[in-house]
Amino acid sequence: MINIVVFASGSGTNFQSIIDAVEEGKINGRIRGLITNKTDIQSIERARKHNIPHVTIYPGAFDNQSEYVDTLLTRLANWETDLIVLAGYMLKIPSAVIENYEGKIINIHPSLLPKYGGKGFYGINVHQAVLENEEQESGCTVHIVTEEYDEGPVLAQRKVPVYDTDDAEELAKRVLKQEHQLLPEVIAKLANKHSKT
Ligand SMILES: Nc1nc2c(c(=O)[nH]1)N[C@@H](CN(C=O)c1ccc(C(=O)N[C@@H](CCC(=O)O)C(=O)O)cc1)CN2
Ligand SMILES: NCC(=O)N[C@@H]1O[C@H](COP(=O)([O-])[O-])[C@@H](O)[C@H]1O
Repeated sequence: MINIVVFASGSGTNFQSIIDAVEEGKINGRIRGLITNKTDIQSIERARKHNIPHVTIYPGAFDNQSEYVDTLLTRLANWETDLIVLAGYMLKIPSAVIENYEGKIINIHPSLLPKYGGKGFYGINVHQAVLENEEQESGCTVHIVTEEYDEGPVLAQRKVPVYDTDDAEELAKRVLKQEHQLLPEVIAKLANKHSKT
């Protein structure tokens, strides 16, 4: 059974979709823990309600980057992590973590990468850029996490139409609905592959 650790920075609706899929038996895995970079976010409440351990780890709490990275790696090892899922996580995953979990970190991004990815493209900013460019379609992407933001191999995507009448919030809502389907589907496939190894 695959051990999953989720990273989140905000409301955690994608985190909730993973929780639901695990509890419904759609993902052959267990969520060993939640790591956040903030303390006052709904993701933490979601973890508490579902008896999922949580820890807040953020760079500013440490004297240097090395202590921060070591703390992340120790926590991930203690949870016997097989798969890391970035679910609305807004900080860059350090290189050392990527090296230790190469190919085992995935991220959900609210655009059709490679379009509208990279530094500055997070949350509502992504949808605003899509509308500013008068795109006819958008969507979401699950990809492998690599050194730079949003450059890793794409695992899966889902498309949504963009309407002339859309504002950023309406588009975000339409994309988010697809994220909640796509992310658990990808994790379920990775979990099944893991169970065969
Ligand atoms: N090493 C990696 N770390 C992360 C990746 C990645 O692909 N490689 N993906 C991001 C998630 N993400 C898009 O999907 C993303 C998140 C945040 C940013 C960004 O520009 N952040 C700002 C800071 C925002 C804040 O502090 O709230 C910044 O770096 O200036 C871009 C893309 C997660 N980590
Ligand atoms: N570049 C990263 C990024 O923009 N991620 C996006 O943040 C939102 C988090 O929502 P949630 O906290 O409700 O899951 C989601 O739309 C996710 O795709």
